[in-house]
Amino acid sequence: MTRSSGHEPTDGPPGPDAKRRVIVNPNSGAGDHLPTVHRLADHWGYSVAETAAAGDAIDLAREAAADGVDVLAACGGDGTVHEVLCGLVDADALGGVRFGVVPVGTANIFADDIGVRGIEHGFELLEDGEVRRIDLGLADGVPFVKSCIAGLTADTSAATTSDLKARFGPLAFVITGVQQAREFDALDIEVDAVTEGETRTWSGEALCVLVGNARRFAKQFGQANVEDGLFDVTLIERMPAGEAVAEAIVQQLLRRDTEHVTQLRAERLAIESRSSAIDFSLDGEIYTRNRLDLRVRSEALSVCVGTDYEPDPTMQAEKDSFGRYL
Ligand SMILES: Nc1ncnc2c1ncn2[C@@H]1O[C@H](COP(=O)(O)OP(=O)(O)OP(=O)(O)O)[C@@H](O)[C@H]1O
Repeated sequence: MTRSSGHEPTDGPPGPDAKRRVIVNPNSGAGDHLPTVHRLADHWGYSVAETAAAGDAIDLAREAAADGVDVLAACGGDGTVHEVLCGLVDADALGGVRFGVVPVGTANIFADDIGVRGIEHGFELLEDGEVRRIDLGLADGVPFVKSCIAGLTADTSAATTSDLKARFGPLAFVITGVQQAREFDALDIEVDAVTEGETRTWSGEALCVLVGNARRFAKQFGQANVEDGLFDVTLIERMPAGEAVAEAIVQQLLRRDTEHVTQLRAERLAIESRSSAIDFSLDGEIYTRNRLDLRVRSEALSVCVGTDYEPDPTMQAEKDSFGRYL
């Protein structure tokens, strides 16, 4: 499936280099980026591997690892980033690859988090950007960089109004979820969280569980510290809709824990359903499980970042763009 573009480079490094590759989803976003991607790949000396269908980027990443590629970019949206990381983890190749993102998707949340602003910028950073080692979440072995969410569906995100997003940031979709929730939507779960070797257990009916690696969902929302070896976990209990909205607002405005919201940081986490299987969103991809075991692989991913990247942007976080959190 790997294809070199076949064009002669103009200036810059000669050749496509066998060790540098871009995996591109031609259909991401507006679907008009392919000519630009080929031109820049030629310019910087990258081979280009195009996907033809969903799931291909996983195989292409495995193939890149087998070919000994040491600089690999995911060119697409967050779905393509997810697939490329799945392939690299499958091939046990994270250690040998410098990873980068060339954002051309509808949602490019991870690219935003690491300070990559567009196609040209993505290629420039692959060349001379700072390389940081960031944490990777693994959920039953499936990687995620941003978040693992149980209990709120992508529909909730779509239904969240821009007014709510502007007023409440990430909690906007929680509020929408609460408003849409029916009694049987609650998750009957047990959560075991390990922090510094100690296990805390929470059990009961939850509206949602939000596990952030690069995402923070409450207090200082936006990006979480992605180099600390810990997940930021927010657990919201099921409660009557009106009260829940009030809680969320209090949480947001006063920045303190409230009765129905539990927040913790954990290096390991198990979420188990005490009834039917649950839909978990791993960076936006849905996995249905009765139980999910999550752990952080600390500083496992070498990634090219922009100058806007902050490992722990607590202050900057409040200026973050809102609402694209599933
Ligand atoms: N050639 C292809 N044709 C159709 N689907 C593809 C192709 N390549 C990848 N995909 C699928 O498209 C999904 C979305 O891709 P991606 O994240 O790159 O773009 P996007 O425009 O941001 O997408 P989204 O609609 O999810 O926001 C991927 O998860 C992948 O499974």
